[in-house]
Amino acid sequence: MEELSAGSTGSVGSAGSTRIAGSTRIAGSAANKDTDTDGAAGGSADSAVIATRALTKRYRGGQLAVDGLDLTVPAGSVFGFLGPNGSGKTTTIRMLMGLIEPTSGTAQVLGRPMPRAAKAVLPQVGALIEGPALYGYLSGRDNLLRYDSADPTADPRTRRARVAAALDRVGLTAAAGKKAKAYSLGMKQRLGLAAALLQPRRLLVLDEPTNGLDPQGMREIRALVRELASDGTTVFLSSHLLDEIEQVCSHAAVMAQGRLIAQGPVSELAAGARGRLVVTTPDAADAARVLKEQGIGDVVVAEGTEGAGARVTAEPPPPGRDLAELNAALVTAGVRVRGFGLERASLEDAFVALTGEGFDVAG
Ligand SMILES: Nc1ncnc2c1ncn2[C@@H]1O[C@H](COP(=O)(O)OP(=O)(O)OP(=O)(O)O)[C@@H](O)[C@H]1O
Repeated sequence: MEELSAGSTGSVGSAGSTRIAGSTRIAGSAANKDTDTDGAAGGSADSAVIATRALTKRYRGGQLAVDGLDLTVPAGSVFGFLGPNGSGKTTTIRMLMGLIEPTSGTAQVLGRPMPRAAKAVLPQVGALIEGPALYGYLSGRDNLLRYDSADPTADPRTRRARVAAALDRVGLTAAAGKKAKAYSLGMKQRLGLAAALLQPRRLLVLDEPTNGLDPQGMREIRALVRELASDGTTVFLSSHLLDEIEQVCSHAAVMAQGRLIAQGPVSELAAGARGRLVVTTPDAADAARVLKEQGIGDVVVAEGTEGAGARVTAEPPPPGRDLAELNAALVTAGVRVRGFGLERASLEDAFVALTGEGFDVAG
């Protein structure tokens, strides 16, 4: 049989490259985010949908891929799992989904231990890991019918309606009759999401869902994720794209070299980093000189800006230093100041501040 995979990361380890987990109907509403009746995850993680303690994975070759991870994903959040390539995101997701055993530490998903409770937990979780496995010679609709019929708990009498609803949810109704091999990468991702959404889910786990997509495909998947989250489903999404996390997520965890660097609401993570002082002026070189004379650090004339709109950025002045005085010093020196102020820190600033390293923001 011909099998297509939209993923670009390929297969690593024994777990195979692709899982679309979850197949049984669950009682109750996915939007019921305040009560976790599945049992407590312990401590402050009571309402957590995912909670790990000292979770560690060392591969057989000796590679320490995940190192003592304490992760808490609140119910109802869109949780961004952020880190550069090789930082341990996929390994963590594989442990959460019960695909590989941790070396040490524990992982709870929906209040139950993984991988021990995988049978009970996975039906409530929709997962899209490294791209969906699709049959290229089947239409999008037939791919979904096939997935649904593999679910022993799915009522065959309502199958067509369920598939139609899932196709509609991801905007593939018009393309439902097309063969999957003729789908764009973005359409394949959406079909994979539709498969994960055939049943109501309490949690969606998406590993790099926009990887390899063009900007339009990225926008579509991000809009879909927001929409799913607005229904109350908790979404756990890994990404190496900072702007993606800022655009889509309410919460984030930042990984680097297998370790958790920070986690919390995105707004708080970004606020932890100091913003930048920004001066907009046609006299960039003079402005940079004056700022340096005033003792301001890390003065940079922003690349790609010139003429009247040139931007000079710098570290914010130390507390107690009056911004108005600094502005006055620029004006007194003859710099034509068109804009002056502090710019809010981005998640990228936070990452750089936390790790002392730059972040690959390509894409
Ligand atoms: N099956 C394996 N055997 C040995 N080492 C592995 C295996 N899978 C991953 N690794 C290593 O573990 C580390 C973490 O990899 P992982 O795939 O979890 O990172 P990631 O953050 O998901 O990266 P990417 O975005 O590139 O997928 C890397 O150094 C990787 O080379």
